[in-house]
This record gives sequence, structure tokens and C-alpha cells, in this order.
Amino acid sequence: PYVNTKDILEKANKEYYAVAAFNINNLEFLQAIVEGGIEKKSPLIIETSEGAMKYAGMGDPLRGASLFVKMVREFADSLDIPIALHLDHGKNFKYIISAIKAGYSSVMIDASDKPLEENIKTTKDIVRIAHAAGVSVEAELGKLAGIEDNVASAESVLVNPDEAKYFVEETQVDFLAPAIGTSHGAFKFKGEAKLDFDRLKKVKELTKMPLVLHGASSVVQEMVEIAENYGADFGGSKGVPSDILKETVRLGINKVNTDTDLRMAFVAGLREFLQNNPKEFDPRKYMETAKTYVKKVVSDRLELLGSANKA
Ligand SMILES: O=C(COP(=O)(O)O)N(O)CCCCOP(=O)(O)O
Ligand code: NA
Ligand SMILES: [Zn+2]
Repeated sequence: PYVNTKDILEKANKEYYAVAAFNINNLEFLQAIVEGGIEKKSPLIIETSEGAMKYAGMGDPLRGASLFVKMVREFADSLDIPIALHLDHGKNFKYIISAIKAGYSSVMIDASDKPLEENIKTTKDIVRIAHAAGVSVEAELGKLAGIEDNVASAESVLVNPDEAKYFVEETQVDFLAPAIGTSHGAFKFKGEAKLDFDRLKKVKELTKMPLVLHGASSVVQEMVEIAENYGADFGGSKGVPSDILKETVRLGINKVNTDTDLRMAFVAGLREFLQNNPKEFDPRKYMETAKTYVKKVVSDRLELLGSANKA
């Protein structure tokens, strides 16, 4: 069934597991993610960035939002696993309202690059509107390093746990993304991977609410090798190691945003197939390996996060 993200995350919060939030931009990634969810009998959070809405809607974000709602609902309404659709990194009021109007389960208002009081004010505005429409809300505190959407923040600003408690009380958001040292993309750490577990622990103790980890892709070595075998150059790529990811779940992370791992799996499969099948030009054939690899990464992640058999 198509559900509210909050329902999925409240259960995960109570039972201390995490649910992956997988980003999509097209049909094929959605198909592969849903197949993984069915196989693992796991709840799924499908999420789209503002860029995805623009891409699918050919420049019109409301059309994009409506297309994603229709696609996701078509799958959700016909399956036993709970599926939610979330707007990831909503920054633009027009896009956030379009997602709410189109029927998204939840929206993120990302005002984390603003001073605290402005982040609070903006978030409160969105919470009032979204809650009136039965839509749950995610917000972010602190800043991820690396290129975040169109905000290149060189240094990550880690969450202040006391500020987090004040923020959630003031804004009444449903789930919070505390920055604890991750960043978006495939190049998360120059040296050893390290996250601030202590801050995470404190935020959980102070807020007791479902928490979100952004920049949570692991950069799956198996996929990097396949892709590089067929011409990719992913030198220097490094993600969040599985043991560190598991520790964040143990400490209270309940939603794990995953985009890069699926992108790398898909392109590895695409490169492999195209190189080995020079005569093929049927998209239902030449994207098959790509989808299979995405499904594999999805299934493994659902298992790792503990949401398998929780549908
Ligand atoms: O936190 C994450 C995922 O992090 P990851 O890169 O570790 O998978 N996300 O929020 C996904 C970010 C998606 C960015 O999308 P656009 O390129 O369309 O702007
Ligand atoms: Na999000
Ligand atoms: Zn993110």
C-alpha cells in the first residue's frame, strides 16, 4: 500500500531498524527498487530531488511530481509492502508545494544553509502547510560537506545536539537529519571514514524521534570494479563502510538516503552489457543488467539496515 513516511519511520524508530530512502529519476530505477523490496518483504521510501521533478516533468516540476506520484502509487497500490514517496532536499517553495499538491507522502524542507532562526521560521511555515495536508516533514541541521545540491559547502558543519532539541520543539518536524560527517556523492572521505557517533547519540537522547542519515551510500566495491572493467573511472571513490552504517542504525538512524550506490550499480550494468552486446539496441534488453545490479544493491542494503521482513 501507499503510506505516509511517518508511519514507516515511527515503526522503525520503535524497533530500532532503518529504512532505505532510494532516489529515482526514471522508471527503471523504480522497477529495480520495488523488486528488491518485494524480495526482502521490506517497506520502501522512494524519494526524488527537485532536479528529478524537473527532469521527469521536462522542466515543469508539478508535472514531474504528478508523474512520480502516479508511477509510485501504481506500484504501491498493487503490492503488500508499504511504500512512501518523499521529496528530498526541498529548497524551493514552489517545488515543495507542488509535491504536496501532487500527493507526496512527505517533504524535506532543507534550510540547513540558513542561520538557525531562519531555518526554524522557514521550517515552521512548511510544517503548517504540510501537516494541514496530512504530509509529514523532514528537516536538516548542520551541513554536509561536499557539493550538496547547488550549495558547495567545503566544510561540513556538524549538528549541535542542544540546538537540535530546540529546533524540533520549535518546528514540530516529524523527522530530523543531523549532519554527523557524511557528504553526498562518491568521494566522501579523503582518508579514513569517520562519523561523529557521539553527536548522533546525543541527538537521539534529546529528540527521541526518527533520524535521517544523508550521504549514506557505501560506494559498493564490486560495482566500482565492474564499472572500471568497462571504461569507468571512479578512482578515489569512498563511501560509508557497512559496519559504520550499521552503528548509526544502532544509535538511532531510521531513514538512510541512498542515491550514489544505485547510480554506480546501474552504470556498471549498462557499461558491461553494451560492451558485451554490440548488436543489441532494445532498451528492455540493454538496461536489464543495469536493473539487476541496482536490485542487488537494494536487496543487500535492506538486509543490512534491518528492514527485511518488516513490511
Ligand atoms: O543523501 C542523499 C544520498 O547520498 P549519497 O550520495 O551518499 O547516495 N540524498 O539526499 C540524495 C541526493 C540526491 C541529489 O540529487 P540531485 O543530483 O538530483 O540533486
Ligand atoms: Na530527504
Ligand atoms: Zn541528502
